[in-house]
Amino acid sequence: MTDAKKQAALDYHAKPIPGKLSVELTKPTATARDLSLAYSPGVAEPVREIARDPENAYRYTGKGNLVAVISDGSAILGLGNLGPLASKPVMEGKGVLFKCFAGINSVDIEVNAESPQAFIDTVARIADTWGGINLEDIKAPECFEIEQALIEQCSIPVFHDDQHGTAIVTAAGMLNALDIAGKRLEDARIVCLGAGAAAIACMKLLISCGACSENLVMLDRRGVIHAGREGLNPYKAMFAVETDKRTLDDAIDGADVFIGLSGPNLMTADHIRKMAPNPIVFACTNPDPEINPELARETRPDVIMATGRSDYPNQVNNVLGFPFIFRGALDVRATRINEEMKVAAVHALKDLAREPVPQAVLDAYELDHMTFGPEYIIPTPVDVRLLERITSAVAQAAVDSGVARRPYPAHYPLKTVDDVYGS
Ligand SMILES: O=C([O-])CC(=O)C(=O)O
Ligand SMILES: [Mg+2]
Repeated sequence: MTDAKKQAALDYHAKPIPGKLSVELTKPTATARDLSLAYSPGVAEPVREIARDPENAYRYTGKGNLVAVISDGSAILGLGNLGPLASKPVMEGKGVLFKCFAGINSVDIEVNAESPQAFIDTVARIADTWGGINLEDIKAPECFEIEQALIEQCSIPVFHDDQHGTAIVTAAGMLNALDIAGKRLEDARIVCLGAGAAAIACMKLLISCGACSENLVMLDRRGVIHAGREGLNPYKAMFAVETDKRTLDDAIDGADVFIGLSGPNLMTADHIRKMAPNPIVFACTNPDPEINPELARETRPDVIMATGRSDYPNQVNNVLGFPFIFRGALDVRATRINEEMKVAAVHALKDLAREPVPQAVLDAYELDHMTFGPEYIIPTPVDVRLLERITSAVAQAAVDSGVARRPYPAHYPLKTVDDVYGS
């Protein structure tokens, strides 16, 4: 980013008031009568109702439309372990996206935990107050244990966005990119740079969508994860392959697909030059991708390129997933977000990219046209149809797979965020 853009980002956060989120009132508070209902003595009535039946919290409090965005700041974007407080702008940012794209209220919680168990205990103790929990920017491998324990201990959806949100959006974009490149996922030679939360979840989901694990090479900071390597954690060991490749330079030779979920500028022009015809490069580290998109395109005019950013075409970023996935899950009071719901989201997202783009999206991007092809493999976050398509698909999948505690919502499909409470 230029210095001017960096300053603009700081000003955006600082002015006119600090931060990006605020709390609003939903009931009148002008009169003594209003206050006697909102607070003592009236507030005792919903207290009694909830004590009698905890389900009444959905009726008398904001629980059903409230998601906690929780981080320990141990893997903030691609910036690293910068601590809980430094993660707050990102967590507020997730709250902005929850609200503007899916009408969901959220509170960010930054936890200073000395161990995964301390983090788990902290979150488990406050879990009942939310409709769902979005775990964010927690480093691997601790994030796997943390998410699993919380899913088991909580009766509300717990979803580690960097794993599953990113994987869902990556899979949708990849299926479309491969189609445009005239390739099949089953045959594609895939190189994944990065072996953290997002990388591992993305590779798992691509395999369940049809990718061959023998065609997949994953690299961490030490190079290729191969069968002979000592000291691999169990999550990385799942991806260890028999190969004599050791470096990115070896692995990228002839690859069809590069997925970067690692760090800035780790892919060079020489790397991309060595890829197969019509290469697919998803350089998804935020904020600075593995390779600058201009350099990629200059080096390989046949590239299909995606990043995690809003300022280049093809934004493969979990923003296309988490607001809508939680919306669908909340609206049927799903107890969890299961594989069926994730796969439904992949297909809804993938299919939507093939439809004509509404004028409002073109206006937002100041473009005359956007059509399914190398420069448009995935819908943009401002596309209001995401709300309708993904929420409907996720809610239906929750109902069909038996994790919904409510029927498919009568007020669906959602056309705008104003519709989220139904009538
Ligand atoms: O915040 C974003 O842009 C996407 C994300 O979750 C991350 O990079 O950790
Ligand atoms: Mg994240």
